[in-house]
Amino acid sequence: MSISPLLREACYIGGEWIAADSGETIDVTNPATGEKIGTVPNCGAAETRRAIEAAQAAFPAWRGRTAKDRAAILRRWFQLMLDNQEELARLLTMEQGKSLTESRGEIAYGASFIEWFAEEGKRLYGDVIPGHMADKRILVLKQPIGVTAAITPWNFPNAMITRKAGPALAAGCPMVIKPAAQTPYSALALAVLAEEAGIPKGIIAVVTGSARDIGGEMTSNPLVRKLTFTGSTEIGRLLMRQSADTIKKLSLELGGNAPFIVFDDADVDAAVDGAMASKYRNSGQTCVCTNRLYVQAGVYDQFVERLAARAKALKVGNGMDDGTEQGPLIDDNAIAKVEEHVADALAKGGTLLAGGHRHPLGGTFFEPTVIAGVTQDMLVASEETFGPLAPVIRFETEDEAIAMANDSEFGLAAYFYSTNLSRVWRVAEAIESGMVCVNSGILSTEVAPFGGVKQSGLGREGSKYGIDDYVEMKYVSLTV
Ligand SMILES: NC(=O)C1=CN([C@@H]2O[C@H](COP(=O)(O)OP(=O)(O)OC[C@H]3O[C@@H](n4cnc5c(N)ncnc54)[C@H](OP(=O)(O)O)[C@@H]3O)[C@@H](O)[C@H]2O)C=CC1
Ligand SMILES: O=C(O)CCCC(=O)O
Repeated sequence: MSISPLLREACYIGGEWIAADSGETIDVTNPATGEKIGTVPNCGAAETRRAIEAAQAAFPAWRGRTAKDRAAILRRWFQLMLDNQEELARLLTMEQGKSLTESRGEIAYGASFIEWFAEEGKRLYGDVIPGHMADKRILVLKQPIGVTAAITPWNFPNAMITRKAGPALAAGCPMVIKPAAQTPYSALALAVLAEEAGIPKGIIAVVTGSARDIGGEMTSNPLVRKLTFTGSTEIGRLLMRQSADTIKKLSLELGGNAPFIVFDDADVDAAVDGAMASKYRNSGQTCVCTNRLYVQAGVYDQFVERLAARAKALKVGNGMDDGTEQGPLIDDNAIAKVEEHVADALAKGGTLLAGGHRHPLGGTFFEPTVIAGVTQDMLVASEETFGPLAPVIRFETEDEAIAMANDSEFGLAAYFYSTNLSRVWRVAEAIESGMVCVNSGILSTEVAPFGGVKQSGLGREGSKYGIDDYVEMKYVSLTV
């Protein structure tokens, strides 16, 4: 008997559910138990090429429909996600590990991008520009870019797909998707619902298998006009290089190293709430998760004491169990990275206030951790931990905090707490990041532009800006 009616062990290419040409499969395991959930096809370049060709064949008809018509279909897809929220959430928790509460939240968040862009597609307005000569009229059209490809990570197996597919499909573009190896079922379940919603064959495809082969085809195939990727900076760089020969438009949502600054004038309890939400969301495995905390000397002691007490009280367990607040990490590499950062911080003089070890549950469970007395020379200050470790650094002045926050090659999200309005403006303007969150620990929403500066990436997802990456602007010069 199938674990879920939405669980598919086949790829969705050209509107058909298929096995790999080779017949080979890859196992998918539950990170909370280590048990095998099932398999998915181990596809490669040939299957990806067929998905791209089917997308290209389906493109003219999809582009030719009215935006309102496409929106009606996307709206059905959105509604099906909500109707199946519980099933999708259970599948997500099973393959990814996060608590069911977080998974339900991710499904609602993921669905919101489809609803949002179904509407935005209707508002892809062009321009009429006054001519530079008496007989000239200048028109600007926005047209779908063509076949798009998406490579998505395991930490948000639903929302990182919908945030890309929503604007692509709304603008009139097909999309071929390669989900992460650890979390393919959430992606395939989205394809099941896309088919049910009436998205035409070829307009959406999900190909599982070898990252190198699928990614190689996506980046080298000239039919693909745009590649969108969320994942590590290292792979983002590689994909950018690989896309150079065919000059693809790129959206890259890469690593972060989010600072979280608490000034003396902050509401300390609110700051602790925000730090908990931002740091331990998805067990710290989010690119916008707080990575390093800077706390001003006047509130430092009370902040670290309260944060450590809250971290110790977090309930760690299987995401499927009632009351679980923190699930397992995704795999052994993730655990090794957290252990390396903890060991480095403690060796260089940090003080362990909470956690610091693998959790007694075993497997890839790790204790929610707080380390005080952290300094800028420790690994946690410069590298993304991607785990449940909160390193706290003391500072004296605003300038010092800004300088330390900006001392990073990354610039995705930043958080700070202050009740001084002038400071709020000053610091928000001075921080080098694509997103700044003031007096809260959560900033993600479909209505705002999500993305980074520096080596955190290119482009913006969500909001009215998120559809721009899926269109080409065409200038038409009209002589009257
Ligand atoms: N910005 C973010 O949201 C994320 C950041 N990260 C950061 O990256 C670190 C490592 O995580 P990891 O999962 O290894 O991230 P990766 O960047 O390796 O994986 C993200 C996606 O890229 C795919 N991929 C990997 N190698 C290639 C390739 N050569 N060509 C094409 N696609 C490829 C993966 O496929 P497959 O799964 O099949 O290998 C997956 O679908 C994390 O610890 C974290 O710091 C990770 C995930 C998300
Ligand atoms: O890239 C990520 O880590 C997922 C982003 C989650 C969010 O939208 O908040």
